[in-house]
Amino acid sequence: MKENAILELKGIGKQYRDHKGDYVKVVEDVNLIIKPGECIGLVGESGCGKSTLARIISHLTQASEGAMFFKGEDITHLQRKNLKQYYKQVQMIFQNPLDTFSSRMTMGQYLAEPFINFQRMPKREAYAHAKALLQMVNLESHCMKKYPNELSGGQLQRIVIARAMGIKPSLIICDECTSALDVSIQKDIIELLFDMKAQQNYASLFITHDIALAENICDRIYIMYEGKLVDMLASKNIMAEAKHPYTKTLLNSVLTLNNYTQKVKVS
Ligand SMILES: Nc1ncnc2c1ncn2[C@@H]1O[C@H](COP(=O)(O)OP(=O)(O)OP(=O)(O)O)[C@@H](O)[C@H]1O
Repeated sequence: MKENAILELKGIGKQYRDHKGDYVKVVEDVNLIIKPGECIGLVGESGCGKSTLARIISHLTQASEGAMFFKGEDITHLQRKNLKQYYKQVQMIFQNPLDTFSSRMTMGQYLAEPFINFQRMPKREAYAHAKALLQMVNLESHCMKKYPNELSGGQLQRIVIARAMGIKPSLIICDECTSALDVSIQKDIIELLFDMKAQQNYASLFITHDIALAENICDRIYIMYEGKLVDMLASKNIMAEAKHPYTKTLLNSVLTLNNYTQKVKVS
């Protein structure tokens, strides 16, 4: 375990069987470190294995190879009873907020649940905390009584973030958490995540296919290509740091797009 790492992955791999029954490696030899309070970007094209890695870290799927350490403890194989403890410290925010909710649960129930289950709070107290969380993400208290289908994607994602923050985690995994939302709402959600980070100083793994966004908000960026981490960009001069041809192509496409947008603005 590297000193001061909150999460360390060592040689993580994952293989699935394809339709012919052959094994296919979708994540291969991933070595990654996240330190307390750091925002780490994981960038790569669709299908390169980003979500699989997020699911491995979140214990939603088991790695086929390698080891994971959280705050120095080996968490590669966690038993059910230890998972609960893990989820008190590690929270996930996924792409489509609707997938996170049960259709029969009100927002109040959803927000109060961790206080009742994790902290054994009396119901009344848990609901008071839930209401405070809604305020924290700038939603009105009447949302407490709403069902998921009565709210917009942006409002639901705020509520997912509110619940995650209520647990006061030390690590958040955000898997394309804005890509299902309108562009105008995406910015609000990113700002909300950063307001929360300023208050709670959690570490985060921010998974996106948008390298320009990652460059803006992350301390370091890992580039994933065909299941492997092929580059780690740590400075603000990421163009100079890029070694792998895929990273260079990715960065060039952003620059080309920026130039194009500037040209359109000028003409
Ligand atoms: N349960 C599964 N069984 C078989 N193959 C799978 C399974 N889950 C994912 N895969 C395959 O693993 C590869 C990586 O998928 P993954 O969802 O991790 O990629 P991704 O980088 O997150 O893509 P996207 O950005 O489109 O979500 C893909 O080829 C996918 O088809």
